[in-house]
Amino acid sequence: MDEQKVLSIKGLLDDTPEEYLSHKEKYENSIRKSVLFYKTLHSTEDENMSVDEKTKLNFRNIVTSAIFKDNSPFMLHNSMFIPTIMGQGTDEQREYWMKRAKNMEIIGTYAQTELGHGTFIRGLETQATYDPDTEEFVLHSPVLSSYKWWPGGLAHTANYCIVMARLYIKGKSHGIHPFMVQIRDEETHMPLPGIKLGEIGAKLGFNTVNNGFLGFENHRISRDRMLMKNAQVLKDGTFVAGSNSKLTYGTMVYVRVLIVSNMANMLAKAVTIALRYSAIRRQSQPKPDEPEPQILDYVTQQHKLFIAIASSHAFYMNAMWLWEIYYSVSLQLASGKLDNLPELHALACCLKPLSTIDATAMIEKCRLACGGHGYMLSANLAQTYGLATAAYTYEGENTVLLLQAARSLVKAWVGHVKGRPLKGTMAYLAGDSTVKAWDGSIDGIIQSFKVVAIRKISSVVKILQDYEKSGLSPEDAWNKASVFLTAASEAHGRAVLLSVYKSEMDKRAAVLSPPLRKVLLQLVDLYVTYWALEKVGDMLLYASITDKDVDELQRRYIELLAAIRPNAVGLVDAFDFRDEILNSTLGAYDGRAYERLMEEAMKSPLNAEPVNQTFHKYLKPFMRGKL
Ligand SMILES: CCCCCCCCCCCCCCCCCC(=O)SCCNC(=O)CCNC(=O)[C@H](O)C(C)(C)COP(=O)(O)OP(=O)(O)OC[C@H]1O[C@@H](n2cnc3c(N)ncnc32)[C@H](O)[C@@H]1OP(=O)(O)O
Ligand SMILES: Cc1cc2nc3c(=O)[nH]c(=O)nc-3n(C[C@H](O)[C@H](O)[C@H](O)COP(=O)(O)OP(=O)(O)OC[C@H]3O[C@@H](n4cnc5c(N)ncnc54)[C@H](O)[C@@H]3O)c2cc1C
Repeated sequence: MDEQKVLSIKGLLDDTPEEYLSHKEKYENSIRKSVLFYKTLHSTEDENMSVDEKTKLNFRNIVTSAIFKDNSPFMLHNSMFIPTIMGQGTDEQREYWMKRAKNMEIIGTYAQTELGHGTFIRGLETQATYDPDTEEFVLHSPVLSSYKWWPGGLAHTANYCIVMARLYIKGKSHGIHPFMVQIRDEETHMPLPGIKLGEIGAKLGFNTVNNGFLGFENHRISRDRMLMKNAQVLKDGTFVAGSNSKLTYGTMVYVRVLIVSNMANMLAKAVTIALRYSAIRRQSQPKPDEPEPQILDYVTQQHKLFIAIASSHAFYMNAMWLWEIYYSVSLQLASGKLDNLPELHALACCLKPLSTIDATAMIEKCRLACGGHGYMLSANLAQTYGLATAAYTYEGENTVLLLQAARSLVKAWVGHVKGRPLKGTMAYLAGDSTVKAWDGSIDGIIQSFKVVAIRKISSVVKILQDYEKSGLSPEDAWNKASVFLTAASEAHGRAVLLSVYKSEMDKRAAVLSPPLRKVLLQLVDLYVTYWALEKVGDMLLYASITDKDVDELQRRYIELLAAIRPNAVGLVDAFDFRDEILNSTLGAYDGRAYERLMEEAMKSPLNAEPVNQTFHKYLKPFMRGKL
C-alpha cells in the first residue's frame, strides 16, 4: 500500500483547517473525505490482498490521521462493527453481513453504552423480547437511561448497528446479547419507524466521529438478526447458552489490544512534533557571549521528551507481543478451548489502561514542552491529546479495567498460596519476593519491579482478608481496598511493560547493526531507569535500594539523556511520519515552524479582511460613547 499515492488524491487534505469549520460543516466535510478515502484505499488494498487485517487497520489508522485532525465517522464501522460480525456471527451470518459491510453497502456501528450505563454492561436496559409467534425480537428502550449514547457514526452516518441488548424470553432475562439492527432506510436514509436517532453534541474531541443516541419504541427485527455464534434462541423460544457468557465481550478485548499500538503511534506523533520543534527553537542565553541554545539542549527538555520516544517503543513492542497472544487465544477459542481467555483479558485490562494513562500524560507534556506555540491548534498537539484522552475512558474506563485485572491477580495469588500453579505472565508471582542485593542492572531493576508487584498483590490480598475478617462483606472489602487493588494492577502492568520491552528488544538485537543496537538499547535503559526513579518510593520500600543507589540511578539517567541527545532527531525521524500525517506547524521535517505558523495564521477567516464589521457596529459607537 502506498501512503504517498493515497495522500496525493485531490480533496483528501483540507485547504481550510478543520478548526475553522462549523460543527455541521466539520461533519459534512468528514463524510466527503471518508468516502473519497475509502474509495482510494479500496482500490489500493485490492492490489495487496496478502496484507493481513491488522496491518491494513494500522495503515488506515495512520493515514486517517492525515486526513482528519480529529477522526473519521467510519471509525466504528471498521474497528467494531466488522469485528463484531466476525466474532459473534454464525458462519451464515458472517457470510451475508461481511460481504455487505466490507463493500460499504451498509455502514454500521457498535451500540452498547447507554445514558445510564457504560461500565456496567450487565446493567444495560435496552430490551430485546422474543416473540415466538412471529419469530421476532421486539427492541424497546423502556426509560431515558436506556437510550444508547456515544456510538461513533450512529447519529447521521450508520444505517445499521450492532445493538447490545438484554434478551427476554417468556418473561425471563437471559443476559446481554448482540443484535444486528437496521436503523435507517437504505434508500432515503430516514430513521425507520420506532427508532429515535440523533447526535449527542460537541465534545472535547471526536467531533467528526458523529457520536449518536438511539432509542427504540417496540421496534421489531427478525430472529436471524441476533448474532448467534455463542448463545442462540431457537424458533420456539428455547434459549441455548454459549460456553462462556463473556465471549459476548470479545470485540472489546480485540479493541483493547489494538489501543496499545494506537497509543504507541499517537505518542510517536506527538514527540516527533515536540522534538523537531525543540531542535529549531532557541531561547535564553545561559552563557553571555554565546548564541541562544536550541531548547533541546536544556536537560529538563530532554527529560520531558526522551521518555516519550522510549515509551512509544515500549508500547509498540508490547502491542506486537500482546497481539500474538490475542491471535493465538482467538485460534484456541475457535476450537472451543477457553483456558487462556482469562489471562488475555487480564493482560488487556492492564496494558490498555497503562498505555493510555502514560500516552495521555506524555502527549500533554509534549504540548507543554512547545511553550506558547504548543497551545496553537495548528501545532496539532491539543487535538492529539483530545483523541488520546478519549481512550482513557472508551473501551473500558481505566480504573474499572485495572480493577478487573486486580480480580485476576487476587485470584491467581490466592490459588498460588493454596498450591495451585501460576501460568503465563503471572508465573513470576511464584518467584522470590525479595531483592537480595540491588545491582542497578537493567535486569535487576526489572526483577525489582516484579518484586514490587508480588509484594503489592500479596499485601492487598492480606488487606482484603483482614477486612473480611473484621466483618465486611467481600464486596465492601473489595471497595475499601480498591485504591490498593489498582496499585497492585499497575505494579503488575509496569513489570510486564518493562520486561516485555526488554525481552522483545533483546530478541531483535542480534539482527541490528551495532550502532543502531546501541541507541535502541539506550532507550530501553532510559525507560527502565526513568521508571525506577518515578517509583523510587516502591523501590525503597520493597527492593532494598539505598540512598546511594538512588543517587547512582539519577546520575545514570542524566548520562543517558546526554548519550541519546545526538541521536534524538534521528530517532523521531525514524518514526517516518510524513508531514501530512503530523499535520503540524511545529513538527514538519523542514523545520520551518515560524513560516508555517504565519501561513496558518493567515488562514484564519478573521484575516480575510483588514477591518471586521464589528468595528462599525459595536466598537466605534462604543468608543465614541454612542452605545
Ligand atoms: C496493530 C494495528 C493497530 C491499528 C490501530 C487501530 C486503532 C485502534 C483504536 C480503535 C479505536 C476504536 C474506537 C473505539 C470507540 C470506543 C468504543 C467503545 O467504548 S464500546 C463500549 C466499551 N465498553 C466497555 O468497555 C465496558 C467496560 N465494562 C466491562 O467490560 C464489563 O462490564 C466489566 C468487565 C467491567 C464487568 O463485566 P461483568 O459482566 O459485570 O463481569 P463480572 O465483574 O461480574 O465478572 C467478571 C468475570 O468475567 C470475566 N470477564 C469480564 N470481561 C471479560 C472479557 N472481556 N473476557 C473474558 N473474561 C471476562 C472476569 O475476568 C471475571 O472472571 P472471574 O473472576 O469471575 O473468573
Ligand atoms: C470518545 C468516546 C467514544 C465512545 N464510543 C463508544 C461507542 O462507539 N460505542 C459504545 O457503546 N460506547 C462508546 N463510548 C462509551 C464508553 O465505552 C464509556 O463511556 C466507557 O465504557 C465508560 O463508561 P461510563 O461512561 O458509563 O463511565 P462510568 O462507569 O459512569 O464511570 C464514571 C466514574 O465511575 C467510576 N466507576 C464506575 N464503575 C466503577 C466500579 N465498578 N468500580 C470503581 N469505579 C467505578 C469510573 O472509574 C469513573 O471514574 C465512547 C466514549 C467516549 C468518551
